[in-house]
Amino acid sequence: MSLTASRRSHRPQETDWRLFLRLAPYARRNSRLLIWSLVFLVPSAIASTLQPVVIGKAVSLLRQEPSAFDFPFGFLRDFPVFQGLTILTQLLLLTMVVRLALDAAQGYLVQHVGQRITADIRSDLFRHVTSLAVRFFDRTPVGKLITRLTSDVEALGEVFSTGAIGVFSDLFTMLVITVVMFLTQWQLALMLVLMLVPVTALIIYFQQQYRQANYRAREELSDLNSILQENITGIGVVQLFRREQLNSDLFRQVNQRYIKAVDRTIYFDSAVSSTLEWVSLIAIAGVLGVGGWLIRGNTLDFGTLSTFVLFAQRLFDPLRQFAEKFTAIQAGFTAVERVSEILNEPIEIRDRHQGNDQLDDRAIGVESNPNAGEIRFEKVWFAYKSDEYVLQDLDFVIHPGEKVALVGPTGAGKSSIIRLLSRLYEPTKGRILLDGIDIRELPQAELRRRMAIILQDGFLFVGDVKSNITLGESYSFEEVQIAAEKTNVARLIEQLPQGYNTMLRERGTNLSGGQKQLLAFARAAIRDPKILVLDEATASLDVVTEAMIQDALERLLENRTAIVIAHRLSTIRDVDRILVLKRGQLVEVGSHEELLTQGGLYASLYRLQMLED
Ligand SMILES: Nc1ncnc2c1ncn2[C@@H]1O[C@H](COP(=O)(O)OP(=O)(O)OP(=O)(O)O)[C@@H](O)[C@H]1O
Repeated sequence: MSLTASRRSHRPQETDWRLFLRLAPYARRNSRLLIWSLVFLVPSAIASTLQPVVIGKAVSLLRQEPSAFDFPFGFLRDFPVFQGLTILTQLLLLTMVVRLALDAAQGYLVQHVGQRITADIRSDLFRHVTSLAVRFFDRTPVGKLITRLTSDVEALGEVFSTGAIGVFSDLFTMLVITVVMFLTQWQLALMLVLMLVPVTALIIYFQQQYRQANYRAREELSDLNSILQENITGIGVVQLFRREQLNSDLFRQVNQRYIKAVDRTIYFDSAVSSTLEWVSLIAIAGVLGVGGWLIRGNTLDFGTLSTFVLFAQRLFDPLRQFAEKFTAIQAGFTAVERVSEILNEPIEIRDRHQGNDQLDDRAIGVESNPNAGEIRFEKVWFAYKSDEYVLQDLDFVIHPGEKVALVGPTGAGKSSIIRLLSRLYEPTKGRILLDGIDIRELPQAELRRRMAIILQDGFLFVGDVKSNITLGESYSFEEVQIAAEKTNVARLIEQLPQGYNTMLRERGTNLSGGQKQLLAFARAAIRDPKILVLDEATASLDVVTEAMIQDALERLLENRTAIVIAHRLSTIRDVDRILVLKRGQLVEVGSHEELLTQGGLYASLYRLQMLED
């Protein structure tokens, strides 16, 4: 199910069991630690069950009841009462020490594993999200994704950090207690176990309600984060158009919806806690009532009754604790569900021949093909939304070394051609060939190596100038300098406070638009691609800067195939060929002069611009 489709009406689809299985591969990676924590469970549960038994025996011993010497306490017969009591006290102390030590060790191990699992899931999610096709991001607001990557994963982490995962040890303890109860006195045991049934049913009901409420609350939180993210990213426009008040009102509305949804989760959470609180008291009352009746009929002694009062408390104790952990567990399930939705999102664009090295030295080798750099569109159709074709039946060849400009009115499909060529999207019909190879057959790394794209808005990462040029690849400092010099950016970089080591801020706000663009040129130059694509790349440069890099650009384009998109037609007069697009169709092809004499769309666009100048 797509993220956007899973709106408010959503009811959790996957069963808890399937969600649980989702975690299995992660648990397997930490199996050794998990097994240890399970091993600790056994002695801890046994010690926990022994405590009521030992206390009951002490009461029986004091009252000299025969059950004081039941199996395995027959040895007490050999001791005077007070010595027997001392032995029982020491035994009780031992069970306490065992529980304390093991519970602590187990709690540590489980939380440790939990944090590792959460970290693994967070990394997998990040890797998966960054591999998803651009199409996915078109339909998913960034705020929603951030919510899933941060607070949803965090909610999953809390299942472990609040000790909620300890519910397993609680269940195990309940099981051991039940077995020992039946071995001791079956009527009281049966009564307590029967009480568990309606309580469990009630808990399951509340749990389902809580899950839905929680899912809804998470959705609202996503919306809240989307608005937040949009407003922070667009803060300039928000303030310039005085949208502060309007946007605050919108935010308040979503905020209200969010707290309403959270209210519902609190309601169900409290319902579970209070139900369990009084049920445990009723259980004790039940044991006293039935037990008293059995004592009167001489089928029960005081020692066993004391044991059962403690059992009643201990049996419901795990359930009570479960109520406390309930919120974290349910929020954890919701988190796994929401995280799974993203992990289940298929990676549309992936390498076909992963791991098949042979293909590609033969088929790809740029070096072995001196004429590399040919681009061929074969009957390419493309739609962002089904059946709304923004590119129609494009069929053209760009020869190696040729410089071609794409021209056309706004929305004609120029950028879409570039997005297809760089495989950010795939054609709906037809194919695109690079040196005779379908680009879907090329590993993406190879495609990127062959082709560099400079967009209008040069995006910068947090880091220094150098790393913004290398982008994590192992170029030497000399290579960085040469690339900067080739593109006439070196002087500008040297003027920065720490030259190549100057730290750039997020989204490059300490550089001007033009300066960012110049760095993008250096970034392309260092990669030495056979094909260079410029999408309105010089639009944000002033005339002086543009002139400065114009000759650098000419040198950069030498011996390379180039595709240039420019609205200012004066900048593309010298290209070899111009492809003119109109509503996704190729309507004219030719050199500047040829197209002018043809007197078609290009000629009229050009004349209009000349008039403006
Ligand atoms: N992500 C998208 N989702 C849906 N439709 C899109 C998307 N991007 C572009 N379009 C549509 O595709 C068509 C072509 O857009 P494209 O960006 O390729 O045009 P362009 O020629 O580059 O325009 P411009 O000169 O204004 O940059 C437009 O009608 C646009 O509305």
